[in-house]
Amino acid sequence: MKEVPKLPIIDLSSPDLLSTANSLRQACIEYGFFYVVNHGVEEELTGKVFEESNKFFSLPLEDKMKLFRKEDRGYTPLFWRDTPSLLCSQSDSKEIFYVGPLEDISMVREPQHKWPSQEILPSWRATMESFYKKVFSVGKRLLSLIALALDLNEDYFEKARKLDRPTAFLRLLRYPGRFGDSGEEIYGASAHSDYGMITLLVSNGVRGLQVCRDKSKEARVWEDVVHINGAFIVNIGDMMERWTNCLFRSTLHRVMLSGQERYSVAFFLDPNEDYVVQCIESCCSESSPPRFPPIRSGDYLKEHFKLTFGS
Ligand SMILES: O=C(O)CCC(=O)C(=O)O
Ligand SMILES: [Fe+2]
Repeated sequence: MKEVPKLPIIDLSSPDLLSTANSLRQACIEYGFFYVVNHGVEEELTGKVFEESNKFFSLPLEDKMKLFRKEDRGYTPLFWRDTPSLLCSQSDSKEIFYVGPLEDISMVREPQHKWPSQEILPSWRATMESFYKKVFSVGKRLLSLIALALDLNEDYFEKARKLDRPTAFLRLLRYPGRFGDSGEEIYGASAHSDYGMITLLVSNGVRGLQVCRDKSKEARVWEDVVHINGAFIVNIGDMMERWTNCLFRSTLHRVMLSGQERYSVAFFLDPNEDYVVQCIESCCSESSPPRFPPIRSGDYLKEHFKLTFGS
């Protein structure tokens, strides 16, 4: 039997922006998780990203560790405790490579890029840079639709220095196909919601991603996110939930290991570090005042990190 996707599908090729914005609004209020189709990023390029990702993760651990993560760039090995998970009691079974902002966001120093060596992976850097830029522009299109969906000007998120030095980065992920021998329940990614504004995700089609639509209920109900070829899966992060006074929801999700090797790429898009996030006007009223004080985006992200990891 063919599985039917349960999450809403947003079609970016529709010329009717207002109706797309309306569908997006519903999707963000009801689910915080949706598919985006006809986004303009060629499947060929996405395929190339997975190919390059596979080549990198197949290198000997020793070579990968030479690019060990510093800030938002580089490699972290399996079971590295670095998941934005509020609930994980143990580490996740996944390897990660972070491609940080292409341009430096601090403006104080040059970006400290970490790229695999040209001799070993000659097409890596060009592939990742091209994908980064394309997904970034899809992210910006989504944010302009989100602005319309919130009765704001289309350029609300682009203007006022919210996105000229954004904290945008790619996270390449590989979940192993084999389970450990310990008998313990090991997750690919344990239950979490993303910290920031929005996340765009694409996978190689191997199942495993699940969402819990109601995080307030004690008994968690997990639903599989069915793969749609070529679609991005987009989710609202905690910062956007706060910015919209909880009108939009950031949804808990996790990745289960399926016995098959899963590759995915997540693109996290957050505003400039020094942008002050405060309740959007159309999301509060006298009867529904702002629930959170204004906060600098960079401080918010740091605070979240501390809450999760205690440092
Ligand atoms: O790999 C996936 O499908 C999900 C990854 C994820 O949720 C994350 O990196 O925050
Ligand atoms: Fe996530």
